[in-house]
Amino acid sequence: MQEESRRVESPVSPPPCPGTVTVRRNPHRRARPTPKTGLRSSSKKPEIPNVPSFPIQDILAIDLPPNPTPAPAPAPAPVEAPISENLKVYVRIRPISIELPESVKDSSKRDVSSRYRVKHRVARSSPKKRDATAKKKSCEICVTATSASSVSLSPPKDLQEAKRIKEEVFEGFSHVFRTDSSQNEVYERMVKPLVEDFLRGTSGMLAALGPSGSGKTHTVFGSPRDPGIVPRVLQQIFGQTDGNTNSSQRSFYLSMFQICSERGKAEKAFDLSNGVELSMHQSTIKGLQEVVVTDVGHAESLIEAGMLRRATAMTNSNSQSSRSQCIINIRDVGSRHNGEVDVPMSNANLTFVDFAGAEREKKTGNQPNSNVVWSVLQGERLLESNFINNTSMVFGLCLRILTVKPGGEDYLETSQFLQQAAPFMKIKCDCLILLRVGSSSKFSLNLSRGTHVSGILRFNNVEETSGVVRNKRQTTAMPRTEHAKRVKISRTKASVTEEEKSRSAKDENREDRVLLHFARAMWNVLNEYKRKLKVAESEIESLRENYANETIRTAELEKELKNLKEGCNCINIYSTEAPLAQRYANTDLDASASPGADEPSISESSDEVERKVHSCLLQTPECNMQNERLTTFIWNDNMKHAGDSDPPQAQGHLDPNTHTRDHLVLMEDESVREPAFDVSSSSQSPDKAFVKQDKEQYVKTESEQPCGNEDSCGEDSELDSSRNMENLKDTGGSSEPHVLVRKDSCSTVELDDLKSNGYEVSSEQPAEVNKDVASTQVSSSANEDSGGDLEDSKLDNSRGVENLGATDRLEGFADVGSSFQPNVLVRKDSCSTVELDDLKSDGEEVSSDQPAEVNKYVASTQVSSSVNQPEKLLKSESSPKLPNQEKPRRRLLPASSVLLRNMSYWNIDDETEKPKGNRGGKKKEKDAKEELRTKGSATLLRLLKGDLL
Ligand SMILES: Nc1ncnc2c1ncn2[C@@H]1O[C@H](COP(=O)(O)OP(=O)(O)OP(=O)(O)O)[C@@H](O)[C@H]1O
Repeated sequence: MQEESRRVESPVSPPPCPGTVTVRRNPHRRARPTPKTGLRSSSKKPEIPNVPSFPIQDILAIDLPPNPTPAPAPAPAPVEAPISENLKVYVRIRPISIELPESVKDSSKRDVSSRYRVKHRVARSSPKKRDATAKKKSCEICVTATSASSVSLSPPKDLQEAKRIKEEVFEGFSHVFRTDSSQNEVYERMVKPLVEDFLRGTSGMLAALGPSGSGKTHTVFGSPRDPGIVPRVLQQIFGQTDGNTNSSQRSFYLSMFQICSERGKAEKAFDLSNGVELSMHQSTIKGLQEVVVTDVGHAESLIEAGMLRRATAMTNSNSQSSRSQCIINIRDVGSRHNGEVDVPMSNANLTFVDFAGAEREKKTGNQPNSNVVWSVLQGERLLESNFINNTSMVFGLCLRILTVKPGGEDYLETSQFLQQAAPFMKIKCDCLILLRVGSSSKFSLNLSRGTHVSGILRFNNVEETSGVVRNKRQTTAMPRTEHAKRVKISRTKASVTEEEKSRSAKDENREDRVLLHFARAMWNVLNEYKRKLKVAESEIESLRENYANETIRTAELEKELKNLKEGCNCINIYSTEAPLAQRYANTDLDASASPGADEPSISESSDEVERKVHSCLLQTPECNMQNERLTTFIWNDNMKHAGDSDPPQAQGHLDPNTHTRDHLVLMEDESVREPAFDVSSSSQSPDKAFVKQDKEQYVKTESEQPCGNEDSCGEDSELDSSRNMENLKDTGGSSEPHVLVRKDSCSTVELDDLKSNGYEVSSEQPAEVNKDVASTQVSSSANEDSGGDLEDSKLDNSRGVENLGATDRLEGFADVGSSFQPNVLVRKDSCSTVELDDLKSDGEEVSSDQPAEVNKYVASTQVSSSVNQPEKLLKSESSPKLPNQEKPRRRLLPASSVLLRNMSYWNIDDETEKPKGNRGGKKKEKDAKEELRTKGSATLLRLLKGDLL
């Protein structure tokens, strides 16, 4: 002590060279040298020189003389601070014997004595140790200040001799306060610069570390008679404010809390201002109350109240040993009134931390012993000691990592220890965290780069946490007897566990990422399939709709086809699939019995009949062939009716009676619809020669000419004709109705047309009239040129009623007897109603008195014309009910002229019908005839289609 005091008293003189320099095998880590620059100059951020390390090797290399002459040792090189300027470390050496200051000796004599009495009383609880401790304390001093920035640590002499432990010097401190340093000196040198920076807006923190009973609480808080740092800080803050009351007014928020261990089980935080327990989550504390202080008295009263709530306990080292970490924070959030403008403050924080001192079991006497009560108390202290030591260790690691070079060996080692001690602590490469305090008002002490920590410790790059929260479970789960040992083991296990946890966490993260990617891929695939499924469903739906539409359409088509088939009953009903003659006979019989019941061509309305006719006309050559067959029958009928004794070739196979009867029956039925021509219905048979000739020609034509418009049908026509003839031969007259009906369908049109044109149909007309009507048409085809103009015959036959312009008929008519002369004239000149009218108008009266043959041909001609003409024209031009009506006289024109006139009137061109045959020397003549006939045929066909459609 004397040596140290002497050194302190003469700081100017160079320190003497140490007599003995002991270099330990495992030397302690040296303290970092204190930087030169002070806090006030920190704002300028001066350049940091590259300070060389202490030349201890050089010193050791010096050969000392055997009898060293005391010579002035060279002044040690100024130790520059190689580390951050914001961190400063001060050392204050507590005197062994408390020498009360003279100013407070008298006034506080009783308190001090009582205070020490408590300590001695505690010490007396262990008499043996008490005596040994008192003896040691009284005689040995271990720590001495070698300079203003260095100290020497000298173990006791007995230890030096026994364990060969040498004295060790630690240097590099910011300042070393000797034992006789006062509170004021400590404040002025260590704290005042920090407070000044705080008032200028720089945050700072001061933390007191050291073993139990070393004077930390005394330095930080002091006593009422000898105040420590905090009271002086408050006085400085508010005193300075009070001094500038005229120009400024400031307010601060004061808060203080403690973190302690509850019987070693867990760490808890309590608000010292109100005693409320705070919530802690790792490094965050919530619920801390901040009290606005505006004067030093209020602040001091709050501090005193908080100190009364702080956890303390008596140990062998200290009668009022702190058992918790106490943190006091002053925050500047007020505004400075500068004239008329309020200047916002910097929200700086000034924090003071009074740690609980590290303890040793032997020294503190916290080991339980036989005394039950004492053991319980000592056990609790022991648990508290563990908590305190751990806290101190973590904090020390935080300080150390701040002073080492990032990335270096020390840094890695320290960070590893720190992570083991405080797993939740986040350590960065270039900074570290020390403490952060949170509150309900979002108060947090976040000391980062630029934060000035003045006092005992000064930190740089402070971000987090106190290491006070650590190893909760381990501490609580340990048996008291093996607490320390198992804590160490558990720490190791905990470290291993943490590594494993880290690895497992990484693996889990990787697995999570893999699963996430897989899930995303699956999601995309499913979405794609879902989209395709929707498309497929839509297609299926559309196909279903199409199918339904097609089904409906098919049904409609079938229905239409059925209707068409029904419309063609006139043809198909009597097709060759059944015994035609029999069917026809039955039909005729039924029709005669009940007209209109089974024979549609007779009983149906004119529209229906027209429709059927249209169907017939739309038929292909097959229908035409039927018409040809029709002609065959009519020819037979005419033959029969004419009383020709010369039967046709198939006469021998026919039953003329039956055939005639059937046909007559049918024709009688048709005669019901036949217009009531005012003609005589004499049964005068038509010209036999004509019919006979026609028969012969027809037979020839029927067997030779092709079918209709298509050549391909020629063979069919021939086959059908021959077949029909065979049928005629085989079945006799029974097969003839088949042909007859088909003709009837066409002749029905004629009759319907006549009927629709106002003709009265009389059922009383003889059958000969009807027969002759049909036979006239037959003759039109049969009177064709016998030269074998099959095309003409074909066309005439296929179109049924196309007899217009057939000049060749004249030849046929010429062969007829004189009784047919008028007929010849009529047919030749008129062949239409117009001609008939012309005849009438010319005075050739067409009366019923006329021979039946004449009427028949006239009627036939009119029917043909009426079919070819529009309805209006027919009605206007043909008025059979008024045969005597006077009409303007007209010049009788040839039929060809009339036809051409009609053709020009309808303005219809023949585009398809061309004669195919070109035989004999009558080529030119035939061409002309065929052309006319073709035009007429095509026109008739078109008109029929157009009218029926
Ligand atoms: N420099 C000093 N001058 C006079 N008395 C001192 C000095 N340092 C410490 N003391 C006295 O030593 C005793 C123990 O001091 P203190 O309680 O401050 O120790 P501590 O480090 O806080 O211990 P703990 O960590 O257990 O709380 C106190 O009674 C205090 O008055």
